[in-house]
Amino acid sequence: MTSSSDVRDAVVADPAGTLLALDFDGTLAHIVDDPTRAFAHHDSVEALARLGSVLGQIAIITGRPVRQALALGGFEGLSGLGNLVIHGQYGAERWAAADGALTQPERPRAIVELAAMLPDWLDERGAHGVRLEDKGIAIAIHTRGIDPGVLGELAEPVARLAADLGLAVEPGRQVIELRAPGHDKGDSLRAIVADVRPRQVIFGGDDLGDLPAYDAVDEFRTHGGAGLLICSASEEQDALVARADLVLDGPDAVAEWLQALADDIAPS
Ligand SMILES: O=P(O)(O)OC[C@H]1O[C@H](O[C@H]2O[C@H](CO)[C@@H](O)[C@H](O)[C@H]2O)[C@H](O)[C@@H](O)[C@@H]1O
Repeated sequence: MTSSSDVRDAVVADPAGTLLALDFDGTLAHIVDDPTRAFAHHDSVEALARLGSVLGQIAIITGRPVRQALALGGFEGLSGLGNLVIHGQYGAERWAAADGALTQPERPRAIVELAAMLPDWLDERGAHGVRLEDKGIAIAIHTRGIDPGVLGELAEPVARLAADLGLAVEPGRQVIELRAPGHDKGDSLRAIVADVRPRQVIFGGDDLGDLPAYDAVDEFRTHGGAGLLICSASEEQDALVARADLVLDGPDAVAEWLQALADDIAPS
């Protein structure tokens, strides 16, 4: 069994053979009430810009649409991040800094139907105060800031509604999302690994949607690669803690860890 410090040493010795993949909300950005104000931690962005010029590949794998991740992270055109790829909406959208090209699926019919009926549907169930985030190919129902019981009460009816519409349910921190099925963060990570063939993979996340990427790193290790699983810990979600090699205390600690790695590999 390789320890997290062994993998970190391997990364420092062989940065070009390393894929660093990170989740956005709760890992690079603090969780805040308003999703449009969840900006990436300045120190993380600065560290990524330094690491980008030496690591083989940097990836952000997020539930956010690519354009939001770009805007909230301030990544576009940032010097040092010419090798960044972003897989948005759990892998349904893909963008690469190398050519700036964004691939996006069309809005599914089921999401069009859902958008039309969801406000009344929620009202009929007494789910007052929830906020809807329409991401084009998915809709997130946010319950942050209202009675914490509402999320649990919505879980079963939302699952039935999703099944009726042929959609997948993506649960998260004070949010339930309905989206097209057939892809997850694990598929994204596997695709990037197949593309860049790294010898070391680091993945960091904070929420349930990151677990498929944890599975992908476990598979990578089974095939002889060196993997490092980071959990950006919170009181809200502890599902990743037992599986992580390294538990950091939220986005501030993630930023410190990235800064230390950048200092070791790419001093400014
Ligand atoms: O995969 P991620 O990068 O972690 O994105 C998952 C969802 O994150 C966002 O919601 C979460 O962050 C919000 C801002 O801090 C917070 O208000 C909300 O309670 C969290 O669930 C985002 O709004 C979703 O679209 C993402 O799918």
